[in-house]
Amino acid sequence: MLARLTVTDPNGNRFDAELPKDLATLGNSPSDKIRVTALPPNMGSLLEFAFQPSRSTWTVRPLPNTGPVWLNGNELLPSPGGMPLQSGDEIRAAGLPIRFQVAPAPPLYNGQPVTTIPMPAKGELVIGRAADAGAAPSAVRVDLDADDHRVSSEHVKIRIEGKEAVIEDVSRLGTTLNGSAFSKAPLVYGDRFQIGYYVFEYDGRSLRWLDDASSGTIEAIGLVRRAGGRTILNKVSMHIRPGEFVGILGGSGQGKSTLLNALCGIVPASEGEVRISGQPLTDRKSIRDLGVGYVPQDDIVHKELTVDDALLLSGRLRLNLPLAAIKARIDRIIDQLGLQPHRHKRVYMLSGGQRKRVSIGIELLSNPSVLFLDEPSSGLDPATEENLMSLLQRLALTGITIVCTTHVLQKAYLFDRLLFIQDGRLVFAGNSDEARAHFLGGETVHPGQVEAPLEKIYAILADGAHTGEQLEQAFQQSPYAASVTPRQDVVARPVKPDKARKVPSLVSLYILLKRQWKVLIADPLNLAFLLAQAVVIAVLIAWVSDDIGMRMFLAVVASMWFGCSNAAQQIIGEIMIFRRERVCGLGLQTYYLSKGMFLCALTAVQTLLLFACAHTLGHVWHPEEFNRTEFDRRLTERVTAVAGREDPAPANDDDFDVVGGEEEGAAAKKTAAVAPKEQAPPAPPSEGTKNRLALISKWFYLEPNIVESGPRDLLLTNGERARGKDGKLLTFSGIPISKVLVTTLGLRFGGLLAAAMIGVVLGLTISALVRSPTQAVMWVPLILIPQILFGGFVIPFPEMTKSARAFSQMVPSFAAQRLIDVSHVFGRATPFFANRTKTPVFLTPDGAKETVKWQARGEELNQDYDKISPFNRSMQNLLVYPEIRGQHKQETTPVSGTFTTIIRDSVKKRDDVMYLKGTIFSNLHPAATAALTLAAWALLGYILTVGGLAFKQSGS
Ligand SMILES: Nc1ncnc2c1ncn2[C@@H]1O[C@H](COP(=O)(O)OP(=O)(O)OP(=O)(O)O)[C@@H](O)[C@H]1O
Repeated sequence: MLARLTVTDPNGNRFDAELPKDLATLGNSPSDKIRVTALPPNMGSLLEFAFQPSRSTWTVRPLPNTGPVWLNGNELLPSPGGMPLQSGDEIRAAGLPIRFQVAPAPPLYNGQPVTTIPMPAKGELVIGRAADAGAAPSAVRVDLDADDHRVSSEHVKIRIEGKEAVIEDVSRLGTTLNGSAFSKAPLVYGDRFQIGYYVFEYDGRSLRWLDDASSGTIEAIGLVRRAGGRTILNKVSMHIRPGEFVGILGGSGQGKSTLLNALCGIVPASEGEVRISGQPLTDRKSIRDLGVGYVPQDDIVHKELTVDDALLLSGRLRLNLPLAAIKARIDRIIDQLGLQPHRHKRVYMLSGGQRKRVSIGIELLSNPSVLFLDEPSSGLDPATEENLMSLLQRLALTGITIVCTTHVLQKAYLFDRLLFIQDGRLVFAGNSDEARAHFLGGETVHPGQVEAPLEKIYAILADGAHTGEQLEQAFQQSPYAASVTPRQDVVARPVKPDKARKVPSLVSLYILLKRQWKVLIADPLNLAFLLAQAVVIAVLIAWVSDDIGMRMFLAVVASMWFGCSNAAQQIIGEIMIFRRERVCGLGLQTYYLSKGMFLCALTAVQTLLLFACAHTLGHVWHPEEFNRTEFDRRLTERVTAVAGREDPAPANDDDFDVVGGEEEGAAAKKTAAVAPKEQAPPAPPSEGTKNRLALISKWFYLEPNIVESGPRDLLLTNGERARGKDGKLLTFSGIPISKVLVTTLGLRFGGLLAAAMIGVVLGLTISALVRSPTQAVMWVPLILIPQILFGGFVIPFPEMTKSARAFSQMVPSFAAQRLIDVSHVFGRATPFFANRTKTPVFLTPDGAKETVKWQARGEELNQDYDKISPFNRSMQNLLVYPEIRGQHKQETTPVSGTFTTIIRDSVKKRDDVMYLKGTIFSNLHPAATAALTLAAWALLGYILTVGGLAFKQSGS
């Protein structure tokens, strides 16, 4: 066991000196064993160090005339026996920083020096002093320094009982576990126990010897932060010792939070360096690896969860340990924070102080070495405030360095040290007595008036008589400045990242999904509302329109709206939690994926519910005629129509006289195929097949798609059958029923679900880019209204202006609606269309009429009107050339004598309709283009969201 002093002399040179195991003095006198030659020769001896064999420690004593000596920031008063030193203690005498460190021999495991000791799979692990080794031969031993007489030969025993590790204190002088004495206790992740000079930490899998006394130190060197064209933090430097409880004080807007955020790396300084445990804090990864905990002012917990769930889910997101180990850690934290009576309550039911404890508990899960808190007591009543501050003080006693900003003056004495910030400068560092002495000249404190002097300090700072710069200079010239000077000797060996803090992405994804589910079901009313929303909108849709095409379009827009509104506040609403978890190693993609998957699933449920309700009510309120006999006949005809028919006589190719000009002819020829050679006529469909197909056709309005898509002859305008160049009869070979069903239903559900998914993507994009949840709400209509206007349904595609058409093709609802349009038209024959309209109006396949009856002059009159196809809009969007819309010849018959002309609708042909009447639509290109457009939106949304998250993750 060696003890060492590290001294930095007045010239800034650092040297190490070994302390002998007897008496030694430090100073600049020839008799001093530790001589600091850079000191003025007249200073003589400053300190006396003495070894105490019974306690295996050294003591320090200021010598007369040394002046004030500080031990860990507190003035050390002369005492005959001297003050016992702990490894890592910091002494300041005559302005010299002196660090005391004991280096015990490394623990020996199996005779080998080690820093990590594996847990025994069975049997016991005995830790004790090497010299007196006498443990049972079955036990695995860890031998500690033989010189440390505070260690018993068998000091602690550790064994696995069931699934947990248990530690038993069998020593003579006792052991502390997390700062408290114990006899037997479960050992959980993050537990620290001390045996003599040795501190061991349990990392869930093994024991780690914490041999570096710099663990938990904070050094800040020249921190500057500029924002909004101002310097809001001005060259702040400091040193904070391990296990210190430090309060950052100052008036509002003076830079307390800025300093705290810079110290913990959440919003790094523009200039300067921060070192935690001697290691530079450079990036997000180093924040995690160095064990930096941060509790922001806002709660970093989902309020809908119970305390237990919040801790368990956070634990599983932050710790890669077995579930039982995480639960044991949570039990320990709940006990430590006094949350036992509240563990089954939801967070929103807790008081402000209890909620803050939960946030602290979440940070403690990953066993931080330093913990930063921004205004932990804001909004709390004085009693709760004191409770919380005492709790933090107790936590600091377990070895965690704690730094928090605060306005609390009444309890300032609880802090080991106060840092006062004014105008972004450090204007004081010391305990509350020293603060009084510095600012108020040591004003006497009367009982019952403890807080008054510190409040006077605030008044002095606020009165503007002195600038921050002047106050800083006054502090630098005071004796207190030395205690906060950054130490050059705190350069620790690189920290080994704790494996338990690395959670695989797939596990994180699972936990995030689970958490969202728990948050969702936490309030059944919310869930019920989301489902009711879908039902109510379905009712309105089915009520307002008797047109299935229109109902589907409204369903597309509603699905998009569901997705968008479900997602729009998701990220911005929990941005603080995201930032915190991001620092703990949560991946951007994992987070995005979890949000996307969960919200897409939720919105898909809403969408399918909406579809089912709107469809059912549509059938009930607006029943469509369905003639089962006719359906059966056409179905049978569809299967047996062409196959096996004989070729009557070869004809000339010129006979392929397709009405409609070159273009339509080409289109018709495209769909034509040479009839298969001789084939046995297929059997008509069975009754069961017919029943099933009838049901599906009726329910999904697919009758024409199924019955018209069969094989058929191509006919010329004169009614004769068309022939190809080789003289063979031309037929349309038909589309298999299974393909019609898969395509129509697939595109219909695909379109709806794609709309829902793109809604989610757009909502998440909004959520990642806006600054507040209110802004997110305002963005939703701005995104959704164009989906209605440019979706190709309120105004059909051919009726849009050229520029609007170009724009609409980029609008996601237009793409989703295109999938549904294709689903409506696929396998249908181009029906009759009304001719006296600029944009063709498509009628029903069988030219059905609608009769309107009315009374006039006591007579009952009626008029038959052409019935417009419910899929008119889909056909207009897919079958009409927008550029030549309205170009058609009308058939006119002059009526002599009356000077009138009868204009008839042409039911055969218009130049602006792409396909001849009767041509079966089988073109999937518009659907493919739409799918690509939607994929492009999904990709764009992903890029923007992940970009927004990357920008927001730092909070700068
Ligand atoms: N990102 C920023 N851009 C511009 N100015 C900023 C930014 N962040 C902080 N400031 C300004 O810097 C100053 C210090 O802010 P900071 O939040 O650190 O103060 P504070 O002492 O914590 O105040 P309070 O006690 O009221 O929270 C304030 O004047 C604030 O307006």
